[in-house]
Amino acid sequence: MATSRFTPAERGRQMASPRPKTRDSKDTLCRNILIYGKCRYENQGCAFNHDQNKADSFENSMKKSLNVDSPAFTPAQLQSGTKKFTFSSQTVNATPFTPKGGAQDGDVSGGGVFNPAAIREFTPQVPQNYDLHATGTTNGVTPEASGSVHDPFFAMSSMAQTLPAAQYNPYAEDQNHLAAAGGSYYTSQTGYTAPMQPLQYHLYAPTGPYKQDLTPYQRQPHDFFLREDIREELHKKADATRQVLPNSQLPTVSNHYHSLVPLDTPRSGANFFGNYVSWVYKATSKKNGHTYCLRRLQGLRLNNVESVRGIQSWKRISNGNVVSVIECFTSRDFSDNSLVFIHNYHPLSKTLAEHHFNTAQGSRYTRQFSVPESILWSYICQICNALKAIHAEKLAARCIDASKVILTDKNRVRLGGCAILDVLDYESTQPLVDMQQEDFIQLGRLILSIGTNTPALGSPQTVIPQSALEQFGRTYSVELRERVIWLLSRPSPQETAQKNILELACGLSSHFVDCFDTSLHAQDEVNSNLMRELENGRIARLVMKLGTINERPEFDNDPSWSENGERYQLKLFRDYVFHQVDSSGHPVLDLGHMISSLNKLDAGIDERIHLASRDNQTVFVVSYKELKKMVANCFNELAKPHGKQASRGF
Ligand SMILES: Nc1ncnc2c1ncn2[C@@H]1O[C@H](COP(=O)(O)OP(=O)(O)OP(=O)(O)O)[C@@H](O)[C@H]1O
Repeated sequence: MATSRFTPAERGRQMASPRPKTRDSKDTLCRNILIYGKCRYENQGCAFNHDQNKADSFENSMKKSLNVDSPAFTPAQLQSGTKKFTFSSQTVNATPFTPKGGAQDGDVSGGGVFNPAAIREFTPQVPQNYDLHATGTTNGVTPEASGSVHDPFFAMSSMAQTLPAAQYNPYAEDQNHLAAAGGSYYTSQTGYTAPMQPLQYHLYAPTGPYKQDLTPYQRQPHDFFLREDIREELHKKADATRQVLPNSQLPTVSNHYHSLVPLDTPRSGANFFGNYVSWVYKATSKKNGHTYCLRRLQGLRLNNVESVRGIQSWKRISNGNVVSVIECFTSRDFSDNSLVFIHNYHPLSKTLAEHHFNTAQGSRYTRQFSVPESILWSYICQICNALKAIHAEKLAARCIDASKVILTDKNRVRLGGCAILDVLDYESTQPLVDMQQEDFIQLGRLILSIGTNTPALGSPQTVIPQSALEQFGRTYSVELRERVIWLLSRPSPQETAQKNILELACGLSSHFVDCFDTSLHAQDEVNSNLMRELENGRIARLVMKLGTINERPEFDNDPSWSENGERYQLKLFRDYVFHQVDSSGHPVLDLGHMISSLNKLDAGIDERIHLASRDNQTVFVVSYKELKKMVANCFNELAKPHGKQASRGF
């Protein structure tokens, strides 16, 4: 209960009416006069002053210091003219307030009048040659070339030097962050374009070559971090997912998808979807913030709105080799009639056509490499897996084409563009069995076209010449050739037996085992990478704990808390780990020393180290075990006053 906080005496005081003292009441302007202009109790015993012209009445009331007995709140404008405010001598001597942003110009404080025009407008520094796909270095410029110094391990100072003045802070919880992450949608809402920040992919890259022939106990910085290529690839994928086009001409929002970024280039004439031009964009959903792939078929008016229902069965398919179908809708947001399909987005994926039939094809300088047989078997197995799920749902894929199968990871393929032809051909009377049989033929064509490096063979309009099969047979095993011929064969009208997906799967059993083994190896690798990062997480927490203790300006009203007792030894330990110098006074930036010291601290081993003060006057010999205890004691001391909440996460 709220009243229980007061003592009986206090409660009595609370309950008593806060009457003004009689001595002052005759000088105090009645608040009814102030509020209503008159007081109906004026002649009925009201003790306050009712004469507004009584010149000193206000001054008298204002001169009294404000306290709970103050009779009434007086708005500031009523005081003007009657009371001149004065500042204390201290306030007069105070330095005038200078807004930080304008301080460089000097005219803001100097002029006395704040002039917003005098402050230079903030211009985001967007690097012109920002190339999302640049490898190894940012914008294709090495740190040395850009004039920045490359830190051997962390490269943080080089980053600071190359960054534009207004840094993008991914952790800022303001609109700028949204603008950066949400792109044009938020840009249009806030009118502010967040500066795009190219990632420094070489950041944290350990220097020097990696020695493979080390004995198990000898470890290098490489052993403690995610492998360079994996880290870089993941960064690029994250970067691609967050990429925005601030000044694009695309609609701000289509349905509930915003921040559209095109993923392909326009193609005139017929394509996989007949005469409809298809556009692929990356877009972000307003509903859940996830990124999706938005495929728009331009200038398509649906005759039957029911046809959109054709995707319902597709939504049920969850398979590792099928790009999941999310939804389909018609849209006029692109200033025409468009049909839009939403699929899951797989950053930086390539179509098999882009991957295998490169643009330099046909050039006399390009040597044609045949695709390894194991990769072709892997494609067949993966697409077989996709077809098994699709056929089981009584559907047909109808999109096994080099331009619609996307490569989302190393040798990992997924059928993109599913469900589209089902919506377009909603009223088609072609039996499902025929369409499923067509899937086998499309798969055979795809493998043949990749194996012979002939894109045209993938198209159903092209008749497959015998020479193509012969060429294929010369490069690959008989088994693969036979399998492709089986896939391409059409049962004659007399034959009742149709090809069946389970029959294909059984025929591929030994190759499925290979795929399974490869996938287990990949999983092992992912796990071991995860384990490395797990160890790094422990070190990061330890560094954070030390950071909360070292150089703390004050704790528990003690300004020298961090300099005394155990904290002093921890400060010297910090110097021992991070601030070592060589005989000529140059910093020793030995990542191995830092990691091993922190790991020893984490483990609390018995090894003793020698900690010397900066002036070499004090020396401690302590074990990591003792240091670990000190860290725990000091950190617990810090966490104590605020309860468990304060140390959450450590
Ligand atoms: N689900 C997806 N996630 C991420 N990127 C995708 C996805 N689907 C397609 N892409 C990418 O979009 C780009 C264009 O795809 P699209 O299917 O239009 O290929 P295309 O060769 O342009 O075919 P078309 O002849 O039909 O235009 C390709 O680079 C592809 O990798």
